[in-house]
Parts: sequence; C-alpha cells; structure tokens
Amino acid sequence: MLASQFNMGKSNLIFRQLFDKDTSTYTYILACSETKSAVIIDPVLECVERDLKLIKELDLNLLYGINTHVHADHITGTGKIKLYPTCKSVLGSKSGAKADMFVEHGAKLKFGNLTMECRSTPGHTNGCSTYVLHDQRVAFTGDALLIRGCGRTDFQQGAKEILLYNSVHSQIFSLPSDYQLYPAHDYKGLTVTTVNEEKTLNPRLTKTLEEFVEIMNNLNLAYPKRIDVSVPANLVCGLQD
Ligand SMILES: N[C@@H](CCC(=O)N[C@@H](CSS)C(=O)NCC(=O)O)C(=O)O
Repeated sequence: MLASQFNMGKSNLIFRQLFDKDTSTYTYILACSETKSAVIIDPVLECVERDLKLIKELDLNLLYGINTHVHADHITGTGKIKLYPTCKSVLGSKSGAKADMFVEHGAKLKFGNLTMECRSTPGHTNGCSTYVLHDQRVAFTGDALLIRGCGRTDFQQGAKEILLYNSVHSQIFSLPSDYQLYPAHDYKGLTVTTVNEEKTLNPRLTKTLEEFVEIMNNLNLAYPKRIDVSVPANLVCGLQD
C-alpha cells in the first residue's frame, strides 16, 4: 500500500507524497477533505507544474506554500506557486529569508478544519521547522530528521550538531511514539517512519550527544551540487523575475 493511501487518524486529511528524483526531495500536498483548503510543503521549482496540476485535479484551494527551511540542494517552487492567487509563502521566523508569512515556534497554521503546529527544530539550518498535525498523528520534519539519519550540520549557519541533537530529542522524539514522520528527503527509497522507529533505530540520534557530534563531524559529505544557486534563490523564496 502506498503511504498516500494510509488512513492517518481522522480521515479528513487528503495526503499526497510526491518525489523529485533529481534531488531526492519529498513534496507534500495536504488538504482538508471537507473544505478543500490545502497547503504544499517543500515544493521543488522543476516540479511545480506537476504539483499545480494535481492541486487542480483534486479541486483544492491552496492557502500556503511552506518551506521547512532554506534549502541548499534545490530551488524552492514557492516563488512560482505564489502565482496561484490565494497562496502565501511560509517560513520559520529564524530563517533569515523572505516570505509572505513567518511562523514562530508554537504557532498554529489552520487550513480548513485541520490545524498544524509549527515546532522550531534548528541545527541543519537556523530556521528549520517541523510541522505537526496532532489529530492525524503525523509530522513533517524537513531535514531535521531523515529516515535513519538527519540533516547535515556543516554549512549555512555553521557547526550546529548540539543544536540539532537537542531539537530532535526535545521536539520530535517527545511526540507520541506512533506518530508518523515524513522527511524532506530520502536517498534510499524509504518513504515514512515513526517516532518509535527513529528513537530505537536511528544510527545517529540514538547515540549520546558526544557520539553524535563525532558522527556528524565525520560524515564527509560532498557539498550539494546546486548550493551556490539554491541558497541565494531560496533566500528570496525562489521568487521568479
Ligand atoms: N548529493 C546531494 C546533497 C546530499 C545532501 O547533502 N543532503 C542534505 C540534505 S539537502 S541540503 C543532508 O543533510 N544530508 C544528510 C545525509 O546524511 O545525507 C546534492 O548534491 O544535492
């Protein structure tokens, strides 16, 4: 069964998980089935036509284009999606980038009869946010927590291993263990995890803080290929000329 067909708690959530294979990025379309009010999380510029086509086919009314953070590996699609008349771009208040709306830790975003809580989860970047739908028992973790991994901590705002470790433990691992977690990327073909799975199986975040710092300092990842174009564009929300 596809993740998008799971019945997640209350059934008034329309849920679609979309994938960009060039950057291994997940984009999510979420909507209230009663009102058709919708949000899109982490759209990729090159996939905007696909996303808007689906939004139209499902007869949704897009309210928010949310970026979980300022991405370094791809240009966000929110600048282009904002051409959709009712849509406002949304970013965490500590992101240091442009957006129509900034959300603080603890803020609630409503779309139709659904409510999403914003939790600040810095470390990969300063403005990283995780979005939680408590009634549906799901959270969208951006790059803070990946399936059996986590976002790197070696660029943008510098070495932030301790910050990321504390963010994940205090804001994501503190959620009930059955909550499903959807990341912004997966590089191994996985689609979804749970709080319990990551609390017990994550090879980085189950370690002590000292061990975590050591692991993160030895990832030896190549810089994202498109970082030099992506970050400047995303600082202005990927806005189109
Ligand atoms: N090869 C990709 C970039 C891969 C990468 O660095 N991914 C980031 C998230 S996107 S900035 C990351 O945090 N990875 C953590 C990990 O453990 O893989 C490219 O060139 O774009």
